[in-house]
Amino acid sequence: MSRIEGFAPAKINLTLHVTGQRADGYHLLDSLVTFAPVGDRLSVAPADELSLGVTGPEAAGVPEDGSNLVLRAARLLAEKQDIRRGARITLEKCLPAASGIGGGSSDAAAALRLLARLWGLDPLPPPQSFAPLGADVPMCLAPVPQRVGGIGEELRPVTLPPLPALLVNPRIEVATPAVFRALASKTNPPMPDSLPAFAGAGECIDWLAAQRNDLQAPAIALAPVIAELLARLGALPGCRLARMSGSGATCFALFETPVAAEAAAERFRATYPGWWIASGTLGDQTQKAQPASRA
Ligand SMILES: C[C@](O)(CO)[C@H](O)COP(=O)(O)OP(=O)(O)OC[C@H]1O[C@@H](n2ccc(N)nc2=O)[C@H](O)[C@@H]1O
Ligand SMILES: Nc1ncnc2c1ncn2[C@@H]1O[C@H](COP(=O)(O)OP(=O)(O)OP(=O)(O)O)[C@@H](O)[C@H]1O
Repeated sequence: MSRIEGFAPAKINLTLHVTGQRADGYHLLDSLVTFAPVGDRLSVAPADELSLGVTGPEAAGVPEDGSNLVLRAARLLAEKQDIRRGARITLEKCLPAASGIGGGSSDAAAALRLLARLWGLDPLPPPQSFAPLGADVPMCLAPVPQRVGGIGEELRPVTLPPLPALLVNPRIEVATPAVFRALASKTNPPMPDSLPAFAGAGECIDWLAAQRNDLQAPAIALAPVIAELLARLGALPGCRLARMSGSGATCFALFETPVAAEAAAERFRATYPGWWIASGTLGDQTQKAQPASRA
């Protein structure tokens, strides 16, 4: 086998309810998660040792050493499965780092999918066994809409309509631990027990609008530009909901049609040339994330 390529889609927390805190400090979550058709690209090729090269428009500041989640994931998998081979891994960063859209976690998950193919491991160990890499890693292993509980390890796939979206990062980094620390109430109501069967994007967005991201207020307290960004997204023609993803600072705006989302992206690109801006339809990215062999 020569080279296998794969895709690490951005993770979007459509909702993020913080419902409690464990004795070890980690927070209990009730979050509706989906994935975007924008993301990082990875490849793996056979080699005796493990190595990683990072390229791409968002590579600056991303570690290339053993602290990169891709190498940490590869080492953990090799150790669990007693693999004595290595891999030459490349990572093309297109997602901004430390931005609430799970870039590192999705990279780790994509690396695990690719190495499972390269090393002939089928199936992978259960998603929960990769929780030591980070709370977001288990949910990124299958990039499908899901309701996430526990501290990120309880995964229940859900059915959502395709959601046309604009994603914007205003180029400020907010540290996840600092945002959780700044959260005033650690015990907030969960989402309703069951999700309605949505007839389309509009109905789903109406329901989402009644839910929350509990980390949005503390993130705004640390970085007030997030409130400005949300106001500007909310004022876009056709925008039905503007909210922050994860611990920020990336925010998303939801629309009823892909045309409206793309028009909003063009308008934002012209106004904020320095910001990271992407548009696409949120949903199941399994097919796009499928590892593919190259000669
Ligand atoms: C905010 C989310 O992105 C929502 O999906 C995740 O909860 C965070 O996922 P992540 O970045 O993979 O998180 P980790 O790398 O495991 O943890 C970073 C830090 O976030 C805090 N953390 C994370 C997850 C969680 N359920 N409770 C927490 O309190 C802890 O302070 C932890 O030290
Ligand atoms: N593959 C990677 N890509 C980006 N950052 C990485 C990677 N591996 C390790 N890191 C480190 O992890 C930190 C957090 O980056 P990441 O992009 O995963 O955060 P995030 O988008 O906030 O994730 P989450 O939504 O899971 O909180 C970065 O500051 C960087 O130093």
